[in-house]
Amino acid sequence: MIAMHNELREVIISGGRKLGLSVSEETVNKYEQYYQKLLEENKKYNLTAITAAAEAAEKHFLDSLLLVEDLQEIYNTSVVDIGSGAGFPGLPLKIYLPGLKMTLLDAVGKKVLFLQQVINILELYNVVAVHARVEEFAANHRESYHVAISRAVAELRVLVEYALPLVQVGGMFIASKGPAINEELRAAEQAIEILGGRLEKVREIALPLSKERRSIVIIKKISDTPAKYPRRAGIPKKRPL
Ligand SMILES: C[S@@+](CC[C@H](N)C(=O)[O-])C[C@H]1O[C@@H](n2cnc3c(N)ncnc32)[C@H](O)[C@@H]1O
Repeated sequence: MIAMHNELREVIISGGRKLGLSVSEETVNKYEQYYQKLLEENKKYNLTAITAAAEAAEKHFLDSLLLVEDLQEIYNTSVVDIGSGAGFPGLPLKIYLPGLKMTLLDAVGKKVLFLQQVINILELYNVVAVHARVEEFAANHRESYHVAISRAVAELRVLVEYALPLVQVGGMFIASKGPAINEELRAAEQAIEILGGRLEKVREIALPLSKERRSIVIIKKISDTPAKYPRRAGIPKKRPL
């Protein structure tokens, strides 16, 4: 293909290097096609406010790749991205680590349609886009994933009620968060315990260009989640544990 978005490519490759990642030509071609489709569809309905090439490269693609470090060890890992929106972080991760079995989940049908279009264009395998609320999806997919991931969907104590019921004992939930999350972590302590989790670590890292800080919160699933969780749709957010 003809490279059209050189700035996107350069930021992903050079920024990736600063993060210790080597993004291949083939992978960056796929990101470019993904970005092109994102721009096209974003004209019809709102998928993202971040559209400028350098900013999208850093805040969507590289930001998603911050989780590579936590996922790359394990091949054939099944991952669910909760509230994936336009695909972040699940889809860039699936492209970078093709061995992952990825489920992208979102409550908004148009976003899921967009995800399906990108999956088709890039001819990706072992990735599905599912239109559902996570509280309802959990009924048929309890403890079915090695890993759940999520970015910018809810505060941590709500997120753990979405995520931990989907994760197998021994697996983990990884939340991509901004800086200054001590208060959020404290507020989630009880929920993590009730749902069978244990806070494993918080990895702090800066994006390579803007230097914006991120906290990657890793919660290990150490025991079964009681059957009554997640509560019905809307309740986890309205009445957090
Ligand atoms: C702010 S967007 C973030 C999208 C993406 N993760 C990102 O970081 O760019 C939040 C997304 O979560 C989805 N969402 C919120 N609550 C949800 C739920 N209970 N079940 C499934 N999706 C949900 C919304 O539809 C929306 O697409």
